[in-house]
Amino acid sequence: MAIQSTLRPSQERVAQLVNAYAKHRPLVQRALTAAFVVYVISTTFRGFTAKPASKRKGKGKDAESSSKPRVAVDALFYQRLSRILRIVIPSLRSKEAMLLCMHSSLLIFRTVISLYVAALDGKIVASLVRAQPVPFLLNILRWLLVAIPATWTNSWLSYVQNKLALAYRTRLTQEVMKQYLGDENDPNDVKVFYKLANLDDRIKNPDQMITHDIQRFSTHLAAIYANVAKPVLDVILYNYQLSQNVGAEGLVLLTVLVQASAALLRALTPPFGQYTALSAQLSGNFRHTHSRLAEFAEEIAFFGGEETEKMLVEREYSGLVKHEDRVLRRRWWHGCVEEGIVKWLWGSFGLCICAIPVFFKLPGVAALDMGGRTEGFVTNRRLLLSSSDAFGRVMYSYKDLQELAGYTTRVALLLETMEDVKKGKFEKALVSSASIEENAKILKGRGVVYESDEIEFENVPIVTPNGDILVRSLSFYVKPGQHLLIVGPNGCGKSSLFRILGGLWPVYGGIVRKPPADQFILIPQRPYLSLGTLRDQVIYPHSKEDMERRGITDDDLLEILAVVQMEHIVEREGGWDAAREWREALSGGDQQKIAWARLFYHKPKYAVLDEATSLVPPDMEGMMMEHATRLGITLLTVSHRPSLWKYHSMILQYDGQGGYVFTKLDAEKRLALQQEKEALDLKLLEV
Ligand SMILES: Nc1ncnc2c1ncn2[C@@H]1O[C@H](COP(=O)(O)OP(=O)(O)OP(=O)(O)O)[C@@H](O)[C@H]1O
Repeated sequence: MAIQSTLRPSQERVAQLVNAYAKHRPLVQRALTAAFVVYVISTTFRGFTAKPASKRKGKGKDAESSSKPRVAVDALFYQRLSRILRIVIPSLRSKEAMLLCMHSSLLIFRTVISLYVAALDGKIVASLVRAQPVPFLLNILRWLLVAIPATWTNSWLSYVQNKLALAYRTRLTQEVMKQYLGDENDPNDVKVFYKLANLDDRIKNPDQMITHDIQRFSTHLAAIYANVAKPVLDVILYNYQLSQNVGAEGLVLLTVLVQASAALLRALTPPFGQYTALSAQLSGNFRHTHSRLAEFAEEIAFFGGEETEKMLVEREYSGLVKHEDRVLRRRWWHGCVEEGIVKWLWGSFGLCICAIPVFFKLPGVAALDMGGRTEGFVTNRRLLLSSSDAFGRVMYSYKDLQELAGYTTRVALLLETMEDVKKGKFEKALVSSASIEENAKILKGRGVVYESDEIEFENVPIVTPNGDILVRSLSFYVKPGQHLLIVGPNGCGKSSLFRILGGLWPVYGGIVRKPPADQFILIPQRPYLSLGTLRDQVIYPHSKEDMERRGITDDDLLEILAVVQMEHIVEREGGWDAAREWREALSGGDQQKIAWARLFYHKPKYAVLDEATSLVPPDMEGMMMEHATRLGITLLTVSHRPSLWKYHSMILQYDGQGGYVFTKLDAEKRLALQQEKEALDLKLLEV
């Protein structure tokens, strides 16, 4: 009796509580659903703003990873991404913003269709269970009708996503090219493409970054929107619908279970972003080795260097394959764990949730017949499948996001390095002598450059990009008409002088006075021949339109070619518009003569000749020098040939030990002395 009397009040209390709960259930449901929405959004956001792995680990790891570009889905990634986003979506009225808007509308429309299809599916099965042919046929008709917008939406989605990727790529490529090759309207033409390769160590293969990494980045960025925004929206919408059917309590339980297993999965996910960045870098190196092989095929073939080249190519390839292999293995086991959790574990949770309205009577919900229960089960199951698929995609999108982080790092590295290079900030390994106090002082300094009609160096140090000081303080001048001969041993800094003059290397001290870059033309030993027609080779870098604007015709060009005795090649190669790989079509000497023809076409104030006549016969060389002088071009010549002395009035002679002499050149006297010296040397040998 005593036990009965203690049980009854507690049972009554439970019954009271259940009644109170049933009364306030709609309110509780609403609160739970709202909490769920907030939770999904905040966990997704937190998932995407995870701390970088290096921060969680010890200090030693930090130090090790600091040499590599950091790849993590962290604040730095979002900062870089938002910077790139401003480039690819410049304004809300841009084509890209319109495409993105269209993409979002299509994504929402697809979810709405899926919700409708889930309900329709339930109705079709319910009419089957109830054996009602008319509603069944009507629902089948609805099914067929909804297929029209559903298929239309899917096709449009993939079309718009690809268009978006292409639009991003175009914007980014245009921006990079503007910085890389300079802007026509930019008065400070800083030759980033040269400095990136020669004065900075950070980027090994810009070609790979511009052609491949930007494309991969754009594709990932276009897809990430569909992979993140859409699944988050889907999770919310499907679960909202589900909570209406099975009760928000079940949904909360499901969320707790799913989140716990998702956290486990996330902890097990390897750093795929880092792998992507490394993979891009390694395949860039591999491609670079192959392009060098193709570029220097002739030299390698003559040397018989196939074995060495094979070894180099194989070394790069095996590095790449080893890395890809490791990534594949990690992807394999990660894929197993991922599918096990996302598909199978969550699937079983889902089935349990679907069973709630069948086994338990939810307060405030009327009892259902068999058809109603079947309809509810089929609809809920479909919603659950879609929801778990969407949640799975949120999980996968973390992986996508990591890959995007990998490409973002590469693209951002390119943009940031170009920006630094533009500002004159370089990162390059320096020679050991650069740290000596006296040298370090020179390296820290900067000189000034003035525009002038003449060329003058006043106490300018000649310093290589890796901090090697070739000459501490160089002073010389070149006045118009006073041709300068530059001589000295190999590697003493003769060509480096031209690099400073052309603005390619920084001026570390003193004063440089020089005319603007368009008043110089350089003819190196192996002249550059562009892709294009024969005419393009002579007028490079002008276009045909530029040439016509200058009032020059093809006949004038023929006359110029006649000066270098090359007029016959116009007919031989099939006219001015013939296009070839000119580096292979012309011999070394012919290439030099074309470069001289180019000089005569442009008629600049100054010409820089770096062993520019080494491959042409001496009589031709004399004719070309005299013609240049007649055109009023002042020559700065590097040559070891005494036959050229007589065309110059000044000489700058390096001693190869950091010293130099700058003086008037008396060619006859120098030649006589040289002959006397050779005779004495011969006599000495005889003795
Ligand atoms: N991009 C670069 N980065 C680092 N060092 C460089 C670079 N270009 C040239 N150097 C170095 O600068 C030094 C001088 O080179 P430079 O081309 O001026 O020699 P040079 O006097 O013209 O020799 P040569 O007569 O053999 O052509 C060399 O030691 C060379 O290794």
